[in-house]
Amino acid sequence: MRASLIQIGVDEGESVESRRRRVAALVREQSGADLVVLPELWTTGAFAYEEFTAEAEPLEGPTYEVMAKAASDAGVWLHAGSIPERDPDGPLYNTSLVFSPSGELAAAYRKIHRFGFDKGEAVLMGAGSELVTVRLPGPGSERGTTLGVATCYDLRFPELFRGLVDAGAEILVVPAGWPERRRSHWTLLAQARAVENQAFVLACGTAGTHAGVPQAGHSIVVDPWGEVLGEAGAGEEVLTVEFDAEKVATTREQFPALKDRVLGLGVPRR
Ligand SMILES: O=C(O)CCC(=O)C(=O)O
Repeated sequence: MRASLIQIGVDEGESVESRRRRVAALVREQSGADLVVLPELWTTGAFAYEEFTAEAEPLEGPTYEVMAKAASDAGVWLHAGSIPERDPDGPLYNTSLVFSPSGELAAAYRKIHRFGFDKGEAVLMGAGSELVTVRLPGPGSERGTTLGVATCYDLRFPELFRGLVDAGAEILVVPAGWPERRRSHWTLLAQARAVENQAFVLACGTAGTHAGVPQAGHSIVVDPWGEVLGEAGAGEEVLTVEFDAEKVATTREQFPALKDRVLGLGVPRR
């Protein structure tokens, strides 16, 4: 499987409209890849809280339209990162969109763990409640593979990833707008999620600085053994990595730690 992670810069100097056009052109350039991944909230920037309401769009809004077309023009599976979604009957959500190579919406995932504690996303957006996986019939292995999707801060919550693995996920895709200040956590957690779930992790962040928050960049692809197959630098970059999706099955067979899980341990007695 060939995957391209597009680590774009989110800077205030560029309008959302022109960033959308620029990103669509970058997606088209990835024709020949099986899977293309974009970061979290790349239209506004994940920390540009003041822009969320102004730039929020319906699920099938301008980003959806432009990305559906870009996926079909390039003939790739596209995890188009996330948008600030305006639900007509509810709050805003941080919603990821996944398109098939024919430009159909294959999945939408509303971020479950909102970042900010008592401010920012945590108060401005609603929380999703459903785990989302996407079946990819062909690429990377004859039997196909399954993506499990999560977003940025979700990376800190291993139980979410276990849920995705239980639902069949073999490739964990994590769009993010992770800040430079906690870059060491980003790399460590991406590797930990890969090792403990014996799965590939494709984590795509942003470059640049928005709302005064320098971004970590350093998008990363980790294999089921925890090896880093590719890592971007801090700036704008397309990180392309080729891997054999069958490695999930062979790792799980040869080192069957997932089979030793003890479920329902509950809370320890004091
Ligand atoms: O967990 C972190 O350190 C960063 C999370 C974050 O920036 C986000 O979810 O938008």
